[in-house]
Amino acid sequence: MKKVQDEIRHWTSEKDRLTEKDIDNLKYFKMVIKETLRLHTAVPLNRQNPDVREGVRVFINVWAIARDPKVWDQPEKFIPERFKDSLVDYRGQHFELLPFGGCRRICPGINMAMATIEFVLANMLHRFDWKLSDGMTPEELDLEEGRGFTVFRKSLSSLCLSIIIVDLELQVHPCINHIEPE
Ligand code: HEM
Repeated sequence: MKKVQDEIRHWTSEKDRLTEKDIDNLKYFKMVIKETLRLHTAVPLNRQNPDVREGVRVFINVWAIARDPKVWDQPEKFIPERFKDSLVDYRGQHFELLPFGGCRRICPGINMAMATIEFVLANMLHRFDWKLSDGMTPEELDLEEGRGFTVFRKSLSSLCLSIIIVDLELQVHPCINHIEPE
């Protein structure tokens, strides 16, 4: 978290927010997003056109591919650095990483999704410091996923974050917000 926030705050050209141009400089931030898309694939089974035989439906388990130890070193671990100096991308050309699918059924919203995720997340990390509530360790955070056509967080009950708003001079104020699950 600190590493990615340091990078974001280093490259912020305007005082209070990142512009789309700043985001081009965020190399580590982009690796973090790629690793998140790998480890938490939102659409685990992709459809393919029924080219194989009429009446046959083919699904590709991209969730399993993204965790295949033959392809990924320590696949269950969140290691953004694995994408450093790697050409592997999520735009359907590299079959080991298909969070947006590929071929004719590739997600047509990929550019909109990535522009939104990058812009919103970078600015949230720029303006807020995020930490777990007192006494909670990262290991205790329940990241188990529910299964469906799309993946979702199975339990929100363990999510309890403290947010610290950082002012324009990047001085940290005491915690002023506390989000509790409903
Ligand atoms: C992180 C965000 C997103 C992810 C991970 C994602 C992922 C995917 C995947 C994997 C597919 C293929 C599903 C399949 O094989 O059946 C797909 C299809 C599709 N996506 Fe996305 N998507 C995202 C955001 C968006 C957005 C923002 C839009 C529209 C503005 C969009 C519109 C569509 C449409 C229309 C299809 C169906 C394409 C077809 O059936 O040929 N998606 N998406």
